[in-house]
Amino acid sequence: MNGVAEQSTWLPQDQAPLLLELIGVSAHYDGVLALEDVTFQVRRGDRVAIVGPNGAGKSTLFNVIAGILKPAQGQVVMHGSGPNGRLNVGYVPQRNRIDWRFPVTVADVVMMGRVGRIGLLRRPGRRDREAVASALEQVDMAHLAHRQIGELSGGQQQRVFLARALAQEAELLLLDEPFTGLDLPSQEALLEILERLHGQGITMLVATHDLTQAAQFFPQILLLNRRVIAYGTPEQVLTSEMLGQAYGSQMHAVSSHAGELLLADTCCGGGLPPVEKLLGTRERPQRVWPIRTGRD
Ligand SMILES: Nc1ncnc2c1ncn2[C@@H]1O[C@H](COP(=O)(O)OP(=O)(O)OP(=O)(O)O)[C@@H](O)[C@H]1O
Repeated sequence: MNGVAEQSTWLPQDQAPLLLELIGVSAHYDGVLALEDVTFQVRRGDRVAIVGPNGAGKSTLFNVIAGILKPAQGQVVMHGSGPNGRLNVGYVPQRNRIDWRFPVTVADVVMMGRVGRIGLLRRPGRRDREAVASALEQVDMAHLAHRQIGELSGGQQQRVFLARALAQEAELLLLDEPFTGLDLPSQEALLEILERLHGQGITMLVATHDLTQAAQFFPQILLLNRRVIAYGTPEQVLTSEMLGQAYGSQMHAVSSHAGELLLADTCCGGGLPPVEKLLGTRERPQRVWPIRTGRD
């Protein structure tokens, strides 16, 4: 995936101001515990992949941060630039949770991002129309502004929702499995856009099932399985011990002689050779062995 900055461009974030803190957050749906005692911090400019098995609570975490679901316990502390530290959060939900038959144009969808600023009953002004046009430019979708949203490809729809978050002037982007169902070129195009936005200082949390992508393009990874299993750099988080805790003992991480990180799914269905064979191979190992952990 060329054109996307390497991890080395990431500067240590420990001096950047805090943007978001979750402190002992638990959340449930009708008695089903989805998050338990979740504590972590996000600093301004962070780019974090949220990984974990199906049902680990990734979407629930986003719902809590976006204020859609109230935590049963714990606190979500925001250090945004709005009144009382309110954080302007742009949420791009999973594509399969959106009704694409809704008869609206691309520009209409992006204008929805402005509702918080213009109010429900007022008409959009010149500044709003400019914000929509600029957001569509940033995701290379200006030429499709007047198309119906349902007529677009999956990758294009994903970009429109990203534009909506940009028009909202979001400080924090929450992207729930944005790469699911996209072909490789569309994934690469989306990664390049995310890279560009990150360069503009936008903080982002991205839920993904693709550990390879997480390790390659995200300086920080939060490994979740209802609780936080690990949070740190890919090297800190993607260890056999942590992966085993999240996914079960069939998922391993091993280091090659060159200190490169390999990941292997030794599960029967994984379609990959066992770790011992990987280590014995004479071929130059990939930096990260490609595995996928869920349905995307
Ligand atoms: N609306 C809901 N009502 C009841 N239970 C729910 C609801 N949404 C999620 N859950 C349950 O909460 C838990 C966490 O679900 P969540 O969707 O947050 O996980 P996830 O990590 O995003 O999963 P996936 O990777 O499959 O998208 C699961 O047990 C799920 O069944």
